[in-house]
Amino acid sequence: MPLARRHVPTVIARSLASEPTRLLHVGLGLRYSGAEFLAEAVNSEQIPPLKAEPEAVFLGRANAGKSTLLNLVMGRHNLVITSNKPGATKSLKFFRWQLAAPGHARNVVLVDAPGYGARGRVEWGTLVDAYIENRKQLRRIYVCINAKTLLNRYDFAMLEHLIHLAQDRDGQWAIQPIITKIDTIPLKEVPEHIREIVRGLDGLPKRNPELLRKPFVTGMEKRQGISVERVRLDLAAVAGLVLGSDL
Ligand SMILES: Nc1nc2c(ncn2[C@@H]2O[C@H](COP(=O)(O)OP(=O)(O)OP(=O)(O)O)[C@@H](O)[C@H]2O)c(=O)[nH]1
Ligand SMILES: [Mg+2]
Repeated sequence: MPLARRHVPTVIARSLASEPTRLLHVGLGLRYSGAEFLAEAVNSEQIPPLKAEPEAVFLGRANAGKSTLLNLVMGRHNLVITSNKPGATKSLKFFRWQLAAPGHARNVVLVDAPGYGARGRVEWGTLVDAYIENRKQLRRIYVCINAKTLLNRYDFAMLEHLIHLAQDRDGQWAIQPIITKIDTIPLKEVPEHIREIVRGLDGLPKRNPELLRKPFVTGMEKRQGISVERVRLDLAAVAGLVLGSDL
């Protein structure tokens, strides 16, 4: 599948370890290859140990576009189940995504999660908490925020909870907000929606820019150069591929 080639920087591999991989796409240095479903957990006992590959989990309110974003990132249409009905994802789902820089292949495990908020369920919160609190290989927590509905009290509660958890974790993971569904906003209202979300994030207590980063912006329909490429590049960093300075 053709992937956006704009703004793809030079990629330098940090370590010399490499493994064979079947490449499906070659960008300008960074290559995206296969994606596969690994495992599912409906309760904390079922969370699979897996190998110690770096992981990134996608959180957000129900219907924020988490599962859709996972498909977009991995360049797949239906690997992750999506729905227009909130509450579609009812378990943690683990996927391995392969990517490579010249001479070096890496895997990163992407984890789809059930949504929180008014359409969430207590048992889903318990499951996600158990995962985040115990997962040694977790490196990134993406918090998806629907551009149209902005941040609400559930988002603030989740972000404050994550900031609190991070205090004992010595930089193990970072929180990366992602503003999703930007294509659903009339163009002239986009800047104000983004500003509003950034204001909300900046106002969080104990905000540390290393821990809670500036948001990315994504949407299903490409608009003004907005694509999921920025998320992919961040995942390349999670996977141990160091990105060039032109980011
Ligand atoms: N226009 C537009 N629609 C989107 C976008 N992302 C997701 N959607 C739609 O929003 C609905 C919900 O998407 P999902 O990806 O299932 O959302 P989710 O956050 O995984 O939802 P839950 O699993 O229920 O928590 C679906 O109908 C998607 O097609 C986007 O960027 N633009
Ligand atoms: Mg989902």
